[in-house]
Amino acid sequence: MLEIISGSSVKKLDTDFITEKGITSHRLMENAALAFCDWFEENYHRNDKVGIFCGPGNNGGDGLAIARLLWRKGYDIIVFLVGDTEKASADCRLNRELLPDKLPAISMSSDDIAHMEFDLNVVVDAMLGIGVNRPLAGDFLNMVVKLNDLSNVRKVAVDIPTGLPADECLQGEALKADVTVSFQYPKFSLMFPEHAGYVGVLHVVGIGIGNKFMRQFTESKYYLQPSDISKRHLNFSRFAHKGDFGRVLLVGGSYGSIGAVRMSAEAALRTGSGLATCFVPACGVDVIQASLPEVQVISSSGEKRLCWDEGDMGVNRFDAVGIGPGMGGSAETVTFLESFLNVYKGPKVIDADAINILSNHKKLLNYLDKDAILTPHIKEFERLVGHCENHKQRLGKALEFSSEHSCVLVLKGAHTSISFPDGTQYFNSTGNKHMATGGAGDVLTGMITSFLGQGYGTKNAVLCGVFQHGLAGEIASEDKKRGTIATDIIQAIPKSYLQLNVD
Ligand SMILES: NC(=O)C1=CN([C@@H]2O[C@H](COP(=O)(O)OP(=O)(O)OC[C@H]3O[C@@H](n4cnc5c(N)ncnc54)[C@H](O)[C@@H]3O)[C@@H](O)[C@H]2O)[C@@H](O)CC1
Ligand SMILES: Nc1ncnc2c1ncn2[C@@H]1O[C@H](COP(=O)(O)OP(=O)(O)O)[C@@H](O)[C@H]1O
Ligand SMILES: [K+]
Repeated sequence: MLEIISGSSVKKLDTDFITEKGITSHRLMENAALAFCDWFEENYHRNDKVGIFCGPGNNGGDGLAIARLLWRKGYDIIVFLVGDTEKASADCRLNRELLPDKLPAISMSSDDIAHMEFDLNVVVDAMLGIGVNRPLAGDFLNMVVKLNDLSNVRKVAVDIPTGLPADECLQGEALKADVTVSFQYPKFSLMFPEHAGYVGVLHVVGIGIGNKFMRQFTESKYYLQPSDISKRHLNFSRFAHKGDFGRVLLVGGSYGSIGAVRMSAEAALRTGSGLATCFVPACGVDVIQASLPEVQVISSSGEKRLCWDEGDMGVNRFDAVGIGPGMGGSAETVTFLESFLNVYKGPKVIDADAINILSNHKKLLNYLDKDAILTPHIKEFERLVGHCENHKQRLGKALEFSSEHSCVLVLKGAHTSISFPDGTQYFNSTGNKHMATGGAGDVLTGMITSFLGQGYGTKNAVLCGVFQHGLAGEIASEDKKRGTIATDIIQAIPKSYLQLNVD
């Protein structure tokens, strides 16, 4: 787990770290530059023409150190100095002095910025980092606009693209990087979908500040890593029987949308559930039985929509429930959901149409508790909490919602966030754009429900479910790219266990 801390805390973190370790700030900058160069060497050839654009702060200092290190390794480097070098930070100055004499370094005047033609394959952006405190203007703005206009040039941002604030939404312009190599932890604003076009692909490289040290600065925001997930998985004995792996119930479907709940059930089975049962309208029974023989089916008395019959329908015999996929929002279904939530007392995942029903019938929110996990995508979330101006506001409201209703709130998308009532918020690091396909969310519902049924606590179930769902998406899309569909993600779940070394 990587701590995500705010930009304003970094200065203190740096000072405390170098004091505790008895090292210089220059050494820490060198660590950052070395980490960047290791990544760079794996991704770029020595015959690439690399332009390193350096500002006057410590981000620029990183850039100058990177230039020196790559030059020594035989890369074709040219340095462009942007901004007022008179105001350079001490470590930036030092790294400027350490530049080899033969390494070309050009101070860019406003005139140069306007007229210079760049002949480069790779731009390394080290103009401004997390110290940015106002919208870009003047030379920085002009340079960023010019670099953004370059085509056929890969742009790699050091720590964060120039102009992007570490914790806020962008105002004005920023460098549009193809790749961002962020030091130690991803900056909070790199999680916002509004910034996708600036961040590009995100890589995080360690610079030697250990987790234990980082924890002193915790702001209860975390970026999930594979090692956090492997240790949250339960081990099952070789005598385990299907009951140990849990009985789960997937509730949903309506005429024309039976596939949704069927996919949740298949995902639950592929995640390891001992027994999976679907609770669907009568029209869905044959469909599911014919296509998924491992699943049992309970038929609702409603032909096309779920309807609640008398009694408790035996739902409390299940270890966990996933409810909502494809269920629609008819009046009978609203009554059904209310009756279900009233009767069923175990852990549950509430998704899709069930969330929309909660949005339209706020009194049902009273059924939420610590065992409830809501999994809205952005639109479903805004139906629930109202319009949000930007993702930062959404993340704030997700925490508020979770705390107010004592439930877990999973806000889906790239870097899915998971908010807990105690104010902690986790960000996912797996998954990719090829998962933006109908039914991918139903798969997630099945996976989290499965972990709940296998006896995982709510927190472990949701963290393992979200992370492993993204991993399965990555595996599925490796050779299918944008041809990936939701059932491919289900097929890839077993391989996600292999990657995590969980049996
Ligand atoms: N622990 C860490 O995270 C480490 C951070 N390092 C680097 O240090 C960077 C932060 O360095 P700094 O705090 O010096 O910040 P920057 O390098 O971002 O530069 C800040 C300077 O730019 C000025 N400035 C801010 N906004 C501006 C704007 N819109 N136009 C023009 N000038 C502007 C500020 O007044 C200040 O002088 C990080 O992004 C990272 O690259 C590394 O060197 C080592 C360790
Ligand atoms: N660009 C993306 N990067 C990472 N994950 C994504 C991306 N787009 C979608 N996903 C994931 O795919 C799933 C889509 O869910 P959802 O929108 O509910 O789809 P559906 O309603 O069709 O099932 C979510 O888990 C989401 O996090
Ligand atoms: K930068």
